[in-house]
Amino acid sequence: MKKLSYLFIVNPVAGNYKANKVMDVLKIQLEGSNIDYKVAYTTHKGGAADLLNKMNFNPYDVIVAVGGDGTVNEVINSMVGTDKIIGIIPSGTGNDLAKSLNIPPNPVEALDMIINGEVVSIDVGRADDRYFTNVASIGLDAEIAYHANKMKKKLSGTKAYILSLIKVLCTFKSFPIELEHEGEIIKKEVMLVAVCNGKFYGGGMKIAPEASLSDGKLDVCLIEKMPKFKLLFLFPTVYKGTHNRYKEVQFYRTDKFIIRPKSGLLNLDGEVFNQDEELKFSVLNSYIKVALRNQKVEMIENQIDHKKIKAPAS
Ligand SMILES: Nc1ncnc2c1ncn2[C@@H]1O[C@H](COP(=O)(O)OP(=O)(O)OP(=O)(O)O)[C@@H](O)[C@H]1O
Repeated sequence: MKKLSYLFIVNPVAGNYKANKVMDVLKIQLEGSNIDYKVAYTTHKGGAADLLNKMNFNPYDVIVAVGGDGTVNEVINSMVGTDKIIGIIPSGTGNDLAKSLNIPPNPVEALDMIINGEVVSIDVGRADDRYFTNVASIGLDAEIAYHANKMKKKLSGTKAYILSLIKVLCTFKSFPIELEHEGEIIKKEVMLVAVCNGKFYGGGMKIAPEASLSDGKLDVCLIEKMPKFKLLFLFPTVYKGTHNRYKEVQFYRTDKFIIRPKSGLLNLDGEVFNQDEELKFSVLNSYIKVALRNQKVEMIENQIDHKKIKAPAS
C-alpha cells in the first residue's frame, strides 16, 4: 500500500487559539511516528485558501484542516475537483461539520481516524460559485453568525452566539423570498432559510436532523414569519432537533433550487458574505473524499428516517 503524506493547514486563532495548542500536541504524536508530513500556519482571515492557492500541495495525499468550520470550508473550496483526501481535526469554537461527520473532538483520536480510518466520499453543496459541506443559510441566523464572528475575538464561542442572538432578535424582521423549484415558484415571508448538507450548525443546533451527507440531496429548513416570543420557545427545540413540531417550520428535500431574497447576508459553513438577490443552490453527490471511520458514517445514515421529510418544495 502506498505510504500517504499529510499537509496540515492550521488556523492558529481558531477556537480562541485552541488550534495552535492542538497542533503542538499533534506534532508530538507525529514526530514519534514514521509519517511524512508538513505543517503550514495561516496568517490572516482567508489564510487557508490563500496558502493552498500559493503553495504546491500536489506532493501531499491528505490535506488536514486544523481549525473550525471556517477553516474546513476554505480547505474544501480549494480541494474541490482535486483527488486529495481531506482530514479534519476539530479545533474551532463550533466544529459543526465534525459533529455531523461523527469526528471525535479529541485531537489525538481525530488524528488516528485520519491515519488509520477509511476514506468516504461525501456530498458538497454549492451556492452560486462557492461550496459548502455543512449548512448555508440566509436570514436570522446569518445575522447572528455575522455578529458572533465579530464578538468571538473577545468572547468564547457560546457567549458570542448568545449575545449576538439577543442583539439580533431585538431588531430582526421577517423578509420575503421567492423559491423556484422545477419551474414552480413559491413565495413566503420567512425568518430564515437553512440549506443543509450536514445536520448541525451554530455550535450544535440540530437544524436538519434527517440530513444526510451522502444522499445527493439538500434538506432545506424554512422558518416562516412568527412572533419573536414564539421564536424564543422554538430556539431550544432546534438543539434537540424537534423544531418541526411548530407549524411555521417546514422541511423540503431537493438537489437543486433557486432562492430570491432581497439584500442581506449569506452564511456558508459559519463564514458570512454579502448575498446576491438570486442564489442558485445545488449539490454535488459524493464529490469530496474525507478520512473517516466508515462504519460510523453508516451508523449515522442508518438512523435516518427519510419518510418523515416532505417531497421537494411544492
Ligand atoms: N491567522 C489568522 N488570523 C486571523 N484570522 C484567521 C487566521 N487564519 C484564519 N483566520 C480566519 O479565522 C476565521 C475563523 O476560523 P474558524 O471558523 O476555523 O474558527 P472558529 O470560528 O473558532 O470555529 P467555528 O467556525 O467552528 O466556530 C476564518 O474566517 C478564517 O479565515
